[in-house]
Amino acid sequence: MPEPPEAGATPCQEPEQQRIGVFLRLRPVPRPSGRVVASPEEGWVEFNVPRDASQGLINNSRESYRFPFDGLLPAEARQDEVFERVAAPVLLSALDGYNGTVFAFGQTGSGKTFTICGGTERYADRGLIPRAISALFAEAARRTDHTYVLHISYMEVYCETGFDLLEPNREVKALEDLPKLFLGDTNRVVAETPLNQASSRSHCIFTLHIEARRVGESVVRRSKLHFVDLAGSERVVKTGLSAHAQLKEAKYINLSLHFLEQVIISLQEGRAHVPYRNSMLTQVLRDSLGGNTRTVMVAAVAPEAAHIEESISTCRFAQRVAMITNRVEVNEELDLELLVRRLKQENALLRQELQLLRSGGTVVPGSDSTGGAGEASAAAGSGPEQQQALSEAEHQVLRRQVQAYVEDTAPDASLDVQASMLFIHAAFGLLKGMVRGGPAWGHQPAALSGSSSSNSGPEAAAAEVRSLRQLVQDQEQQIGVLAGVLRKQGLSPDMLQQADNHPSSSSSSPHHATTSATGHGATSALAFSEELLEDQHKAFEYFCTTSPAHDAVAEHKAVLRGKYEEARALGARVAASKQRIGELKAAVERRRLARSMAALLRQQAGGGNGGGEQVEEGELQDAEEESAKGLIEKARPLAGAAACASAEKAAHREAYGSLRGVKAEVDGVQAMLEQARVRLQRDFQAWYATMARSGGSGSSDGVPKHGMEHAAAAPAGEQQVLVAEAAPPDPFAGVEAEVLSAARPLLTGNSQADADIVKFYQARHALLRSTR
Ligand SMILES: Nc1ncnc2c1ncn2[C@@H]1O[C@H](COP(=O)(O)OP(=O)(O)OP(=O)(O)O)[C@@H](O)[C@H]1O
Repeated sequence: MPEPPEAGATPCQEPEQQRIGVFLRLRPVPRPSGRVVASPEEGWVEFNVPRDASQGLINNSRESYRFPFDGLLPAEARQDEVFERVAAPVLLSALDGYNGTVFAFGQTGSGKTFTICGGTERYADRGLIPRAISALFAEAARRTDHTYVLHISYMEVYCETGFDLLEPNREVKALEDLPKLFLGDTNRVVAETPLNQASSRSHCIFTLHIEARRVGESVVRRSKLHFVDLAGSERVVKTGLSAHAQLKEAKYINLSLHFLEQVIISLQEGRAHVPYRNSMLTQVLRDSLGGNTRTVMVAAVAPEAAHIEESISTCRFAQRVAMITNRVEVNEELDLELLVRRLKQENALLRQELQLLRSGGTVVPGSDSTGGAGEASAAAGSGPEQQQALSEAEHQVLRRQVQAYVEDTAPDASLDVQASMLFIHAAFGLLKGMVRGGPAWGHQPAALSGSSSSNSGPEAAAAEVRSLRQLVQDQEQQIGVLAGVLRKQGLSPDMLQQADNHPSSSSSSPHHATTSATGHGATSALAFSEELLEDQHKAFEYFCTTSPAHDAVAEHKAVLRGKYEEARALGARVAASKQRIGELKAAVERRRLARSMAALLRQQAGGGNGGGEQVEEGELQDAEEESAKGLIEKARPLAGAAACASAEKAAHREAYGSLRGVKAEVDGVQAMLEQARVRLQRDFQAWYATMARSGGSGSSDGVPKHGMEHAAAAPAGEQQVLVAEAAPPDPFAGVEAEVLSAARPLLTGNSQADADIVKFYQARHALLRSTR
């Protein structure tokens, strides 16, 4: 598979032919079928299907199907590995201006959503989208010579209608909130829409729109990066749904996936017409399939015997997709607005220079002048060509301009005084006064007399006070960021430490037990006995030693502690680099002034005093000569200091970017921690109620049967309600496990719908039995 260009490298300008990359991801399943064999090293998967004897003696059906892939992600592949292999190269190219698409295809329950968005139970389960956002922040902070503008959209296509999943009244207003959205809240966002029941029967497209500019250039690179979670590919044929709405929905899913397949077949066969316009999905993905986009597909497969047929069909689809070639090129254009602004600035400067040259250094650029240079002239109310000295008002305005220039820490700050030697000399005089400082520097040019005494000691002291105040403000800001992180969680790292053994902070819960259980696999210090049920705290303590939800709580807390430490270290780095930048800037400014002064003194010594008078070499007084030399020495390390300052700025920006990223991650983990706590509470209450009702015989050994293990996809609340309330008979009793999906089917709470679901699985069971 062709590699994307190295991060940050100048992208090639020529369009490049690039095949769509296809990866296979196997979902971990309780009973993987021995008929599915995979080689992650060689990148293939093989399905062995014995001939069906019922088809008679002459039976040419194949027994073995092997499919090669660009990469095979086995069941044990971690989410970070999947991100590195599948999405990271596409993301880096997108930052360089190439469009990118990552889409997941496969049957329901095969792990598409887990791959694209991630799981909500563990921090490590974050999917490609939250990881892409974090990586994008980190990479943008690293590329200090670029500025990036990012827009996002999140669309759901359901029954050929698009829904905006990020409508303005959602909580997600800052970019930092995005990782949180996909860590803990993704399902909530989907669940809160009117399409609750439809979340897995719709296509979801999350898009990052990236705009990149290199500092100082007028070229802008715009790219789009899509993450697509397609609807389950098998629903229509297999489900046999009957309700009108469900049929309609099934028809649309079927149709849009059918049209997607048509597009892929047309591209694969090189047909002249590719039917992109047939469905909303293919229109949105037009560029990703056969257009200007680096595209990667993840074929998701659940390697269970019951799903072999679907898995083969998913792999066949992937083989077709792998034959499509896209023509990718960097999306680069001139930013005309920026260019015009820059040219106008240059033009104005050139005009000023021209007028200055033409006038022999005494003409004021009146209407041609664009900047603040006219301010001093306006203050005087007359052109300085008639003047021999600056008026008091002109001088005051000039002082303000010089002051602003000195205080402006931007490296490209400029001092736009009147293009008149009178003003230029007066400005130099002011600068000289500021550098030398103190009452000893009282000799001002005649034009400035009587107005420069305040340049001395008190002014320097005031500047010092200002810079210190700025430093304090910056530090306070950093402290504020960290304090904000802690306050938002209502916790401090110390509190976290203390709370380690308390899975909930709610006072109504029996969480005050001080168990030190670390996992449900750990040997419990407490054996189960009926007496345990008499004390809720002890019962909770016991429950924790067996509960995966408690493991999740402990894991989130450990992650949080690590993140707090990281944030604390980053905060210290940010504050230190900010302080160093302040010091370097002050040094650069002092040296810049010293250099200006040295130039002025040299100019005077060399004969050009601006007034046209010639000064003989020897006329420069010893003191001034010495002072010029001293100033030159002072100014010599200017380039070094400026380089240090910009390196320090880059380090500061990177540390600050990372701090913001960590803060966003802390928010996300906190949300997951809350979810896990709530789940633990509900699990416990359900178990406790059951045990109390049965007098401790609710389970032969008292070991809680954690429902989550069977129905990981269900919202926590729903599962608990099922367990806690009437402990109803298993509606799927008698239906073979293999007939049920890998994730046990969920009931909706709607009796009619639930009855239909149960009937469907019973019918499937009967059908499979009859065909065996
Ligand atoms: N690699 C994996 N590791 C652990 N759990 C997984 C993995 N892949 C999927 N799961 C779990 O399997 C269940 C189904 O996965 P998921 O919802 O991602 O399937 P899907 O293909 O998106 O289904 P649908 O088409 O219905 O949306 C979820 O509970 C998910 O957490």
